[in-house]
Amino acid sequence: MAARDSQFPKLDVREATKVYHTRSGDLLAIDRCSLAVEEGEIVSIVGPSGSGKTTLLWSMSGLHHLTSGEIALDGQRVDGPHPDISMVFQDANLLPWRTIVANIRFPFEIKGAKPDTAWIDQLMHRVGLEGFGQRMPRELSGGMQQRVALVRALSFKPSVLLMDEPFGALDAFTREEMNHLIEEIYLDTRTTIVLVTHSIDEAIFLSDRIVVMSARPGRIANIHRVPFERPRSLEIMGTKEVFDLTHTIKSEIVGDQISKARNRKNAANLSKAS
Ligand SMILES: Nc1ncnc2c1ncn2[C@@H]1O[C@H](COP(=O)(O)OP(=O)(O)OP(=O)(O)O)[C@@H](O)[C@H]1O
Repeated sequence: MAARDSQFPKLDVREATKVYHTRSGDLLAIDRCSLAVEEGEIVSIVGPSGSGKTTLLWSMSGLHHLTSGEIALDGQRVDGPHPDISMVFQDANLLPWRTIVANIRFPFEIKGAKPDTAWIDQLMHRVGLEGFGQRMPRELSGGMQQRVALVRALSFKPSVLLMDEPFGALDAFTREEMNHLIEEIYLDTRTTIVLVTHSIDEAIFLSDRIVVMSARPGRIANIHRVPFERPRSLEIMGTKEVFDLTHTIKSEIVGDQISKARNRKNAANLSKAS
């Protein structure tokens, strides 16, 4: 990890706007979103379906070019995939014909870089995959495959880890296990993490702050701070604070969806009437 100038946020999203040019016209997916993620923070992004969460996250990774606005890492503009930013997706995306270890090494082969095998072994141990390196992906459960994806993402020692609905396809128990694992890895490495999730519980359990997006066009509607110390135990999920926060976030998401749907219906009725 490169030395950094702490006068800048770790990841700075400034007025990020993205228009997709589609056959049926231009679609404003995110509109002037600004967010400063500090070093060592875990930030979750929640919001209605189609509110631009993935678009915002992919823009942070440099995989999507913004229409206007910019993303900066340690004060430096991000214009494309960056070695200090790694991503984990909902699908582990493992090559089925390669062993687990060969999958983890694959991005290094593409880049012509030398993997730090001791670090990879340490990560494999950390996520409970010690001894599984020579297995094929089909021999691993969905949760184990996501652990491999996590090792692959962390093998580069990124300073920012972006996760797009990483545990969305897993059952509730495995998901909880993965949330604990993410927290443990975070406490070991203090990697800055930005996570898109549909689960408010997951967002509360993991995050320092939760960003709520409005229905399309996606704007940052609110940002909530989660006040619990780490490591967090599942017991916090039964507290009144969590109940109230969950209720507030749900109301923000659902209320916004309903009011935008109502506006669309009224606009359609008006245009029919005229
Ligand atoms: N490559 C693309 N081309 C055209 N439109 C796109 C593209 N990717 C996303 N969109 C549109 O942009 C809007 C935001 O999509 P995005 O996937 O970022 O939202 P999201 O909040 O992550 O949605 P979900 O929660 O359903 O995954 C949606 O209306 C979507 O259809």
